[in-house]
Amino acid sequence: MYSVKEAFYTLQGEGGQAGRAAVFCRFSGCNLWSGREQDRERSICRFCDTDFVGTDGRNGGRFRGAESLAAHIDALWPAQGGSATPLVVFTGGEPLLQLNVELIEALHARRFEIAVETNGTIVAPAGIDWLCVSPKGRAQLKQRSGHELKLVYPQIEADPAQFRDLDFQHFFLQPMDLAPRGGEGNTMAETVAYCMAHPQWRLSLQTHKIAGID
Ligand SMILES: C[S@@+](CC[C@H](N)C(=O)[O-])C[C@H]1O[C@@H](n2cnc3c(N)ncnc32)[C@H](O)[C@@H]1O
Ligand SMILES: Nc1nc2[nH]cc(C(=O)O)c2c(=O)[nH]1
Ligand code: SF4
Ligand SMILES: [Mg+2]
Repeated sequence: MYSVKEAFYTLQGEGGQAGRAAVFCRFSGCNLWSGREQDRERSICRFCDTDFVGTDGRNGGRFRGAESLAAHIDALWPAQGGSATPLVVFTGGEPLLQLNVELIEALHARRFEIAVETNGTIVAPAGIDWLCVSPKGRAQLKQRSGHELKLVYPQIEADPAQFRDLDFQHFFLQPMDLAPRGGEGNTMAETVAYCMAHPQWRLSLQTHKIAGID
């Protein structure tokens, strides 16, 4: 059984695949925060910008098996997709609490490429085409390789230097959006300055927020 908060067709906003059309499948639940505001400040991950509680979002629900969820995702890809390779981005919440080889294979059979956004606390199953790991300062990093490492910056407990020698093709810093905690401040300027001083790191902007899309 898979629990999905929401599923929707949009453009990948972040990281090395930014700008590419994709179906997003947002699984319910996370191992680093309950998702309840009253727990935020004592959780392991405190800056989350996402509602991943329940299955009540757009195209959300409970799916009995891999084939039924794969068909649900496939139906959100445009029929007139032309020659583009369909892409699904599994996110959450923490998608690796639920994503398994069966679901990966069911989507590969439907010609989808599979991207994942994970906090890196759970080792990923085989077969993921684009793995984005986003470490959280208070959590142990178990998935130490992938296609991109995308660190939200700044985090007091997560200096980028801790991650620079890990086995990733791309290293991104993404300015922390302080709005979810009602905060103010300029994480953008700090992030730009770090990338300029340490050119191994590239800037990742949350372009969907700029574009006003999901
Ligand atoms: C909501 S998380 C879900 C996937 C997974 N749990 C994770 O943390 O990678 C998706 C992406 O948004 C990033 N993110 C979450 N809150 C953010 C914030 N306030 N500002 C910038 N990026 C944020 C995460 O680090 C992650 O890269
Ligand atoms: N457009 C868009 N791109 C995204 N990239 C990562 C997201 C996420 O919440 O995991 C996200 C999201 O929520 N929307
Ligand atoms: S690990 Fe990801 S989904 Fe979980 S609270 Fe942090 S940013 Fe949100
Ligand atoms: Mg998001």
